[in-house]
Amino acid sequence: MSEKKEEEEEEDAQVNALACFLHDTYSDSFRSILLDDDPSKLHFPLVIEFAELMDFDPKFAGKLYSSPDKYLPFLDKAAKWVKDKMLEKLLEELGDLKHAVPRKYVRVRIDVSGSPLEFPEASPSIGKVRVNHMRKLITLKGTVIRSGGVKMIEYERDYMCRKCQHSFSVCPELEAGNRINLPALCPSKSSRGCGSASFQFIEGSTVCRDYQEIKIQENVQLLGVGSIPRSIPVVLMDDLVDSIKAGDDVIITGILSAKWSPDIKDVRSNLDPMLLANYVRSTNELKSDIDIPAETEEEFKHFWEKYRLTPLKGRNFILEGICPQIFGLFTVKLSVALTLIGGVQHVDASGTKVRGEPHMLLVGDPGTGKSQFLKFAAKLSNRSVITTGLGSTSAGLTVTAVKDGGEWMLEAGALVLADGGLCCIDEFDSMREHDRTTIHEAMEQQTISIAKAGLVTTLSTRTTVFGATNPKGQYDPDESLSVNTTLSGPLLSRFDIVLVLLDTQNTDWDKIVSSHILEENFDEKKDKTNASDAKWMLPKLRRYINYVKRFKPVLTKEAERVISSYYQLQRKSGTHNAARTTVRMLESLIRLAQAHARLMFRNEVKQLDAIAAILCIESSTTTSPIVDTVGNALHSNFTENPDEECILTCDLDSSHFIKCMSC
Ligand SMILES: Nc1ncnc2c1ncn2[C@@H]1O[C@H](COP(=O)(O)OP(=O)(O)OP(=O)(O)O)[C@@H](O)[C@H]1O
Ligand SMILES: [Zn+2]
Repeated sequence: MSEKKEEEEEEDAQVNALACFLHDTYSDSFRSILLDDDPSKLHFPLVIEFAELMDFDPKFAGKLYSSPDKYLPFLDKAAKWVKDKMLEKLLEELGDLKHAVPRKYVRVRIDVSGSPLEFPEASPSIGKVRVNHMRKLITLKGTVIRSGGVKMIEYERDYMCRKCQHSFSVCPELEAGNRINLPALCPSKSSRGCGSASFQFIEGSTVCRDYQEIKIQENVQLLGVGSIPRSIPVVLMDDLVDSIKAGDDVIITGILSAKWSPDIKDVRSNLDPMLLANYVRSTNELKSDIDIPAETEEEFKHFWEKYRLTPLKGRNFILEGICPQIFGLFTVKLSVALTLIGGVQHVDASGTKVRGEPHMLLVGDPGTGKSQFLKFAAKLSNRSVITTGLGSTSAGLTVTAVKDGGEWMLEAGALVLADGGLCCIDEFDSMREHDRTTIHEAMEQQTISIAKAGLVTTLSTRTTVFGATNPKGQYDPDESLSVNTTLSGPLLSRFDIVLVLLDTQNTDWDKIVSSHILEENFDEKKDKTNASDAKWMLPKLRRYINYVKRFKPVLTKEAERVISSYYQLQRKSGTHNAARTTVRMLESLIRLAQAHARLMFRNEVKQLDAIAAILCIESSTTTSPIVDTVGNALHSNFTENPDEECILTCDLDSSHFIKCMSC
């Protein structure tokens, strides 16, 4: 028997065995495909677990990993066979399929979760993809930074040999820019072959498929400091098209291929790796989630047991772990904690979603510690992007349309890539004009709608923005923030907290800071591991912030009373703060008070939380009767006994606060 015959017989036997496996393991999935009455669908994914296939036939699973081009079609063939068989059975059972739409294409999708294909050699990071992964079934993790438009490509054409009438199909070479190349000689399998090179296209035989190109980049969080995040183009087809968008975190299993770089005069073409996607998993919901072990939970409960009588002392102990290398700046550390913890997102009476994520801006002279806070806050978040107002990619802060290989693609900016996390923006005022308009929607509605070059989409930016900027020249306390920062009023009003760090001459302060810095350097060798009074280190702070975010604190009556009275007080006062006293300020107060309740490990917002929120808002106005005269957060320091000193008699009706020591 000829070798070809043998090979065909072997293939048939393999397809039959796979058909039994698919039928026995996935008959429910087939049934739901056959009963799916969505007439717009042409391609139906059948997701199978690689681990189950390995249990059924380890040898075939190994071949599928190393030569997916050859063996994936076996699974599609087997799936088609089972689908047709089950259709016959269903027709007997149901009489007729009311919504019988042609289920021409069932695509087998391979889910590698829980299988050896999750190991590094089969799931390399994007930067570690090498030639030895070529044409193999590999899995890559990353964030979608670019997404192209949805197109249709001619995926199959049939031709007939003019000499021996043998008909055959040809497919485009994705690697050669989807060009369809005809074979040099007639591919007929008859023993001698006719050797003709003249073929005729069979009219009406073209099969088109939906096609989309995206680009994914490895998650900067997983890289060492200084390493450049690598990216790779990915081809999506059929039901995978438009299943993900820029900013999404994805895990993609596919065949590693390569495509020729675009022809550029006098530039040598080379092969750029490309992944032909077989299966896409979006991991967005896990974006900012980390699991907290039970013993850590116990540790936090025990901590607050210890500070039950002096809760503010407990809180300040936690705050001292924020940016420990920076001395003092109590208001800044409190504001950073509240900004990272955030409030509870809710829908208001009019059905509008009110964001839970606060935004914070530091306006300060050079050398006042702004960048240190940005970097520390980024390390405290599970998902963060650090950039400057100009943005670290051509997409800037929001999103832009770029031409890639002649094609228009949407490129995600920092706010989209930081979706679900924190976006730290240094030199905030250096933002481009384009971003200055789109950032308003991104920060308030937490979406960015874009319609460019035929690409129309809405991207999500549930991102906390932490900005830093120097004042324009010498800070003038008599001028508004807008004048001092060249940031528009509407943009400033999106920030829940705006703190001013003025490096005013203050000899006492300079003395304290300099001795602290010297002491810090001197203490490098001092053993700080004495558990009882050692500040919380960064990992513990991260776990704490993640843990308390689960609380959904509700406002108590007295908290509501304090907030609404303060709000009315502000509305009545003739100061220029009245301009900032909008409903947006009310939402900020609620957000920050909820964040403070979470910081205090509580599920209800008490008067104390409302006051802490007011302290942060008041610190945001450059002159305030509650905080020190110039509203200079640089000189706000931790008090010795916050609980005793926090004496507050809110005589709100007499329209003023009696001095509130810094609680
Ligand atoms: N209160 C402080 N305690 C200890 N160190 C401080 C304090 N304020 C500033 N520093 C030190 O001053 C240096 C400058 O800090 P940083 O670079 O964050 O300033 P910056 O405000 O970002 O300056 P620029 O606006 O120029 O970027 C850092 O090494 C920081 O540790
Ligand atoms: Zn021929």
